[in-house]
Amino acid sequence: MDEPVLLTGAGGRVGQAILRGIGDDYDWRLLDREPLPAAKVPSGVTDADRYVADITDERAVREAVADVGAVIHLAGDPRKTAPWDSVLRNNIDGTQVVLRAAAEAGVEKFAFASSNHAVGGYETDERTPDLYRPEDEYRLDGSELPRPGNLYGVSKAAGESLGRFYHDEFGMSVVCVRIGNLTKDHPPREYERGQAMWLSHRDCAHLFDRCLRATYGYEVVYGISNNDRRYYSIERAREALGYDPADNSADYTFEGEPKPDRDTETNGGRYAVGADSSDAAGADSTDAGDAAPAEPNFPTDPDAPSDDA
Ligand SMILES: NC(=O)C1=CN([C@@H]2O[C@H](COP(=O)(O)OP(=O)(O)OC[C@H]3O[C@@H](n4cnc5c(N)ncnc54)[C@H](O)[C@@H]3O)[C@@H](O)[C@H]2O)C=CC1
Ligand SMILES: O=C1O[C@H](COP(=O)(O)O)[C@@H](O)[C@H](O)[C@H]1O
Repeated sequence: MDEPVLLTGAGGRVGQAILRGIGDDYDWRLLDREPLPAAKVPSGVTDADRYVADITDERAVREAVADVGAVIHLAGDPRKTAPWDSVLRNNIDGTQVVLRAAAEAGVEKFAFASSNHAVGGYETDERTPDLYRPEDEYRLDGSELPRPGNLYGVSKAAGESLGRFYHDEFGMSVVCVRIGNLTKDHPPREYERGQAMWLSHRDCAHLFDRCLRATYGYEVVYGISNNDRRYYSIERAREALGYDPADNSADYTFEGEPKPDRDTETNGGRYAVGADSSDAAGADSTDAGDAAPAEPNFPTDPDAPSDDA
């Protein structure tokens, strides 16, 4: 990709996982409504390429997307307990503003951070907890209808529909990544569901790298690592994007400790998006996981697992 890539929500957990992995590989424009400290910005990014703006600000977003080749759109309210007024504004209206600006600017590729919660309703009482176990063969593959389990999930399903519309109307390539549960260095601890949908930092960076490099029309894929426990298929991500994840929650104990006999060579060298090195983008070396930012933009999600939110 020769043109710059706009990353919205760049200061958040997913944004930082991407920048730590592939921060040196693209010319970035970073947008977040919170100013980004230098430690969160890859070294090549100038002040002019940093936008402190709300995604509902149409003028600011139009300016940020001008002449970019691709957008990775992450900004929004990530809480599964988020109230309607917040998801309506930040997730639905905000996504519509970013998609429209991108389509009208002729952006080629658009990757949207959808969520497992867009399909949370498939986790019925009959299917759980078996669904979260390695021997269970039930799979969602991205071709099923959305089935949100909360209003946050509704907002992500709306974002997927908006993406479909802007693909059909403008021909923009759109991929919706139903992200599982991103945590750094280890899968969510003592949490079967989280371990079934774990997305490691390096797999996250690699997956969004593939969203920028692959050729596609409109896609809905699952963003999880190559976990033995899983109820999301990653076949479509493999086929459409060339996703080739390195990590597997089965390489860790239920408590989240690396198993001594795990295959540390898994996928070694097959792609170069750097392990979970926390200093690639000058990141805070004390970052012990994906806890919410120190000064969260949204009130803390009371249901979030304590160290893996
Ligand atoms: N972390 C995870 O495991 C998952 C995340 N996602 C989605 O990925 C995206 C990023 O999530 P996280 O990085 O975890 O969240 P986060 O809360 O760590 O980061 C979100 C970033 O977006 C910014 N932001 C929020 N609303 C904004 C607005 N209206 N205008 C401009 N900037 C705004 C915030 O300042 C923050 O830096 C979200 O859309 C979330 O729904 C989906 C599934 C799982
Ligand atoms: O969409 C999201 O999902 C993940 C995982 O969900 P959970 O129900 O297992 O917590 C969540 O951690 C993240 O904050 C959210 O944006």
